Amino acid sequence: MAYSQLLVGIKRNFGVLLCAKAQKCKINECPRLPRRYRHANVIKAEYRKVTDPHYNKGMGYTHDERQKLNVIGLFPSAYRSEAEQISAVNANFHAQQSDLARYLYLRTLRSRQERLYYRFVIEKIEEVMPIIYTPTVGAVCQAFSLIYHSTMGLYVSKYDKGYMTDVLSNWPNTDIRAVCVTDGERILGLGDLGAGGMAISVGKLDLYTALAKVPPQYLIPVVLDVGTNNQQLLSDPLYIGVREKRCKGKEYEDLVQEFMDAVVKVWGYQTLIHFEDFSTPNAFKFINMYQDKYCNINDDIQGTASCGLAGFLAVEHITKKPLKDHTVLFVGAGSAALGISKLLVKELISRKLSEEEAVKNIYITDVEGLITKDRQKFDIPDLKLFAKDRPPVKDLEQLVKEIKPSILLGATGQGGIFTENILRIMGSENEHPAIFACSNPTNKAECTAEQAYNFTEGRALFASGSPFPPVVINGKRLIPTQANNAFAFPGIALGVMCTHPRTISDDVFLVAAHEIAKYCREFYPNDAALYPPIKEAANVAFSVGVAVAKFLIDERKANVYPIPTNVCEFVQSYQYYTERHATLPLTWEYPNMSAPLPKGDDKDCKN
Ligand SMILES: NC(=O)C1=CN([C@@H]2O[C@H](COP(=O)(O)OP(=O)(O)OC[C@H]3O[C@@H](n4cnc5c(N)ncnc54)[C@H](O)[C@@H]3O)[C@@H](O)[C@H]2O)C=CC1
Ligand SMILES: CC(=O)C(=O)O
Ligand SMILES: [Mg+2]
Repeated sequence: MAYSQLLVGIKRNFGVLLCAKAQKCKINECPRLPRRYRHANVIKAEYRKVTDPHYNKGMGYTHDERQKLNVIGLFPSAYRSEAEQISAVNANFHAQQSDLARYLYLRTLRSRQERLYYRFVIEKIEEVMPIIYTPTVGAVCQAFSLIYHSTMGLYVSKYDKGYMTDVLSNWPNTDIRAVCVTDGERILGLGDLGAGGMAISVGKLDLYTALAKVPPQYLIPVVLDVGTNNQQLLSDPLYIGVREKRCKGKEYEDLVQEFMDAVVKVWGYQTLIHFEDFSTPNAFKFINMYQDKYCNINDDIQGTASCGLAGFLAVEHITKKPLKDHTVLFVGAGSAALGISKLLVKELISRKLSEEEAVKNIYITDVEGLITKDRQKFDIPDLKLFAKDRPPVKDLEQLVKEIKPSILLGATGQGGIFTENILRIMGSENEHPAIFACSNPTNKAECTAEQAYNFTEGRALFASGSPFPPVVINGKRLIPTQANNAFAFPGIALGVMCTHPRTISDDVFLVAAHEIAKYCREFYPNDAALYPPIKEAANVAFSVGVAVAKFLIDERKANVYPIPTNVCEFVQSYQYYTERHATLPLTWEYPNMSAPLPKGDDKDCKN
């Protein structure tokens, strides 16, 4: 051996020794050791980290990085900057033949390169939201057993009774700060979809990150699988859930209770528990049981309430008529309609009306007709407040003729029940009739944007739960906005998650409603829109997050120390920025996620 080669060998071995000492690892695990001498398990572990979706840059690893990470040859030789990767994703997204295919494409991207996925979703939110959220997510929940390809979240079943803390502890991330849980019983307006409800939990949490920029590693979608009463699923050989009728009564309540306690035990009392798409009686039962005990929200009741009230505040602003003078007809007496009506009453009471005065002009119907005092039974006790002392009316058109509402809000899950006649009556009685067709997905909307505008000569103030395209009437382009709780829950979650309150009171939802309405007024100073456009939804979520955090801090409900002097900056420091987060350092240490982030393209935070 030549003398020089010997020197190189000694130098390398000495280097390996020093490096192994510094890294506190065994010599055959040392990254300085040539790859062929290193332990196979170490090489596999390294490769797993490089391709871990949380860090993976795919073809975005430079040659230098590939060399340092020992992955040369494991990616194609071309390098693609993140911008180039986004273009490639965009091309692929549009090349897919159907919305379901676009959804699946995005899921596989998410399971390969999380950061690229969120960057794409954030940049193209208007195109992507109808895919990862309503309406496509509804079709995904329906086809979930067929298209199931990877875990996506945690499945906690009735068979885990007694072991839920163990099941929750199986999730690989330990620092969990919000859980979105569904039992799949009322998925959008599509009914009982059992374990297929996983996609709705995933979709909601995707919006936490895409809109409110909550770091995705803090979030976990959950299905509480207690069976299903959907006969089609029960007889589907591919069904992925518990193939039994739903458990109910005490057995069901005990399961939910164990789940709540397990969340607190495994991830802490400050973990936000977001209830999604439970059946209305259960949704109200749990919010009444848990609101003062756990840090939880029911999105369908409370998130929708913020969003609905924000729309009504916009109606008040546009029509220049105080809310107390509007006659509001809620069609549907479920989580959504009741949640909004209760928050509307709270708002009116805050304006010095008595409860009796506040409910005077609020009417609610369900499938049986107008809710009146002579009802024998109220499935949901909260409904009693709105019962009218007058003869019942079953026919919706008749009722609209009689009470002449200025605001008509549908949340029934029954597509098309706002008929031409009903819409024409609304148009003849009001200069600007407000029509909210809140039901999801699109085919469940009570009317389309086109119908609402056509039958009111374009004068309607219209918003819908799922998106509708613009409508042209007499040469005027009318752009419908979206009355969806997506304007509320991401920001509320952000404000809550960075301030750690023990519980969440109804006032928080009032704060959120006013913030959304304020944003809309500022965005459309001279225009007649009920909500901001979706491209503004991330800014709305940030404003709501800051307002909620400020409120919780001012009310001494926050558990943060020291108390932040600039709440805007404080909230921002919690957020996820794809360009700043989750790059793999070139040593084999995981990055410290709580370390301060480098400064980026921050919002102007003048408190
Ligand atoms: N846009 C949004 O942000 C949200 C929309 N929703 C949508 O609202 C719809 C309803 O969901 P939930 O409030 O949970 O209610 P639900 O599904 O528990 O109840 C529906 C209500 O509508 C009533 N109803 C059914 N047919 C009717 C008819 N022909 N006339 C009058 N009332 C009728 C039922 O009696 C019941 O009171 C779903 O489509 C859901 O997707 C729910 C939450 C938020
Ligand atoms: C938007 C929503 O939460 C629902 O339709 O259930
Ligand atoms: Mg929902």
